[in-house]
Amino acid sequence: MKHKIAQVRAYTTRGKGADYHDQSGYHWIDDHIATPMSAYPEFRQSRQSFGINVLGTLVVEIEADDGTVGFSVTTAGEIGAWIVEKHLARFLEGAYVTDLERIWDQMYRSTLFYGRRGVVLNTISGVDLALYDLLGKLRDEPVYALLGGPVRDELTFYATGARPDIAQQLGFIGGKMPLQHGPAEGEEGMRKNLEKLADMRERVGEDFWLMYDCWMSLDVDYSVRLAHRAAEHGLRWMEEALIPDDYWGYAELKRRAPEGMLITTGEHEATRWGFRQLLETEVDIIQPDVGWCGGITELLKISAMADAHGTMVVPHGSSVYSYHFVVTRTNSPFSEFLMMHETAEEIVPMFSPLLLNEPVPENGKLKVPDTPGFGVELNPDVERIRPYSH
Ligand SMILES: C[C@H](O)[C@H](O)[C@@H](O)[C@@H](O)C(=O)O
Ligand SMILES: [Mg+2]
Repeated sequence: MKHKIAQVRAYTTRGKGADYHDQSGYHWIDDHIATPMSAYPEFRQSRQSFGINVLGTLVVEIEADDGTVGFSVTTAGEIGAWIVEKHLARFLEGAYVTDLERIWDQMYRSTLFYGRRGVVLNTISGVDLALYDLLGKLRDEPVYALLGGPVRDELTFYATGARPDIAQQLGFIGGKMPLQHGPAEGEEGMRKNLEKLADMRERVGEDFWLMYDCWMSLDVDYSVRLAHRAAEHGLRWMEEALIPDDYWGYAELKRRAPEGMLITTGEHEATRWGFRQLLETEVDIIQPDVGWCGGITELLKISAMADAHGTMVVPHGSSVYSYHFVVTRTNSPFSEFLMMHETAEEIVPMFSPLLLNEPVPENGKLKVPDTPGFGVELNPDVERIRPYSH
């Protein structure tokens, strides 16, 4: 039976959740990490100081005409809630739940005059993911089954966090550390970046993958110098070295990088058009975040284009939303797990405490659960508000 959408609702939550940079107290994810704002000394020590956590979490709920509710969480907070309630809901209510392509196209086209990327695309992604969750629940199937079914039995993970040595003990295939010092910290910062890598290499041995996440903080010249010196310590990949708009810089960095070192980027890129441009730079791995790039509907297109280009897709974070996708694609051979424990020493679900039943890797592996939709529920103990309604 074909179901129609009865109502769309948008909520916000604060603290942790899908806005995983919104942590309180000490957390490695906010401890002197190089960013584009590191050019300004007063914003170097903490990313929260320049507002990395201003958005908060957006929860999108979509209810079908039989009362079944699908939902998703992403980073978009109150702005996203306004966009859903005041603008996008009109393209959903009364439509068939299966009208994924038309709904996506109308959301994208109607927001072009103020959207294209960033928080608008995060919001469109949230709506798309909630629709997939709803469709899975209505059909009593996991989302991966809607996407064509799994191509492997379980996912393999690398870990992102301050302690690759602990990630190794926990069974991950590699550890990606945040780069802490940018070009404005000069030769001393460069030395500290290299010392940290050398120390970690010492702890994990030769074969374990070590990567540096540069979070848009470098320029081409610094990246090339860092890459060549880091190659001596077996750096496996250099991630998001440049600002996302510098496609020409990525092409140059790829040309000048040491042989064998992977150049990766894309977590702040969105839509098939953005990724088409990124693929032309010849970077080795693209890293769309399914909660930010346009949702599953758009990631399918991005992934097919990357596959034809011979480029791997290793989605950024996004927990269950990327797990259900990665398990269905051969050109997504492994997944990221973001260590949300404050010192990156223990496994904590990425969107904790917002979701119930959020699966986590055990010994670096995960069999994606076959519960309907994305297989998670909202934790009723987390306070949420509905700031707007239509
Ligand atoms: C660790 C990084 O600075 C970011 O916080 C993280 O979101 C990211 O870039 C990643 O690749 O996981
Ligand atoms: Mg990254």
